[in-house]
Amino acid sequence: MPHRIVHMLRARGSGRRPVMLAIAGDSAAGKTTLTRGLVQCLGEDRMTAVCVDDYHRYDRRERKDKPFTALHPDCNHIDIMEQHLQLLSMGEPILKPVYDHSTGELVRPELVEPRDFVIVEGLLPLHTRLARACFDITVYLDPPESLRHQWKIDRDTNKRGYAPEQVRAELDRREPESAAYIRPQRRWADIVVRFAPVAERTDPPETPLSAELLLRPTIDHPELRGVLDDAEHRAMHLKLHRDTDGRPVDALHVHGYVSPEESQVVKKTIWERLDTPAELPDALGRLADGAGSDPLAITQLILLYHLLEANRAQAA
Ligand SMILES: Nc1ncnc2c1ncn2[C@@H]1O[C@H](COP(=O)(O)OP(=O)(O)O)[C@@H](O)[C@H]1O
Ligand SMILES: O=C(COP(=O)(O)O)[C@H](O)[C@H](O)COP(=O)(O)O
Repeated sequence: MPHRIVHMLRARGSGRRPVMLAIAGDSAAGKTTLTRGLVQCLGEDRMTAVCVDDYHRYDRRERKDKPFTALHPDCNHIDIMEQHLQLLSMGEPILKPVYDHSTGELVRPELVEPRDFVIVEGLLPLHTRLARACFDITVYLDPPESLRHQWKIDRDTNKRGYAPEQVRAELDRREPESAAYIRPQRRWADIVVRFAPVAERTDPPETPLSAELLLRPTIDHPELRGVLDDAEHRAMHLKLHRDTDGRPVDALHVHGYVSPEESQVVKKTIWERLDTPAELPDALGRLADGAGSDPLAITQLILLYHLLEANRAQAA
């Protein structure tokens, strides 16, 4: 059982090994946005980010003649991804393939040396049991499909040279493979994150999206007393939800509509609990267009909590 061996080696391994965080989700679900802020907060000398879409087996031109899309496991070197995840999780370097999203070509591989923390983001990082065994913390980004489609159309037309109708046609073509291979990974996440407007509100259009974080009991979550909803704190509250398997699960609601001052109290309180000497970093909550989102910043702070805790637990 290779996944058991990976668990065992990582638990017992002598010396330090990186803390491994997976961020899975469909195209334009917000993986890069979430990852970028985390790397900027901890710094590239402490954190390595890897995108597993670099393991595409075919370039864009070759893919045109295939009966499947980039989402299909057969369209990716999943076995090599698994090997590389095992190496990274043991603190070993890899020579990673590189897929260039601007040209659609596979280009010269690059040397990746894991730092204290490794973020692995992409379409299929949680697809196999062996890959999942390599992670300390797993996240699935789950925006409503209508929002994700809009994000993909905006980004791929502005940054990747596609026409809107091409992106829409590609989304349609990918849908069966999203359902078969991408969305099932939600089940394996310790935290499921959904950025979305709050349904029953009519906030002005520039209001940042709120976030809902499903905090599954597969890892220990931070003690949030003191920053949860009460007369003074409207920025976030905990609710009890039913998970997809019917079990009760905590859902943390982070509100995008509260004032920046109210969110700042929450951000500062969580940041101080992380026990880091530096000031609250500006990089938190930064979107691609430079705008800010406090729910994104708070989500990143919760992930930083998990990363630093896992690192501390290893050192102990
Ligand atoms: N939390 C968020 N709030 C608002 N917009 C977001 C958020 N996350 C992502 N986006 C938008 O979605 C687009 C796609 O996000 P990106 O991080 O590139 O996705 P992925 O890496 O999953 O493909 C971004 O260009 C950005 O405009
Ligand atoms: O779905 C994705 C993943 O990237 P992201 O999550 O950043 O969208 C890309 O569309 C494929 O990797 C290849 O796409 P293309 O053929 O467009 O190069």
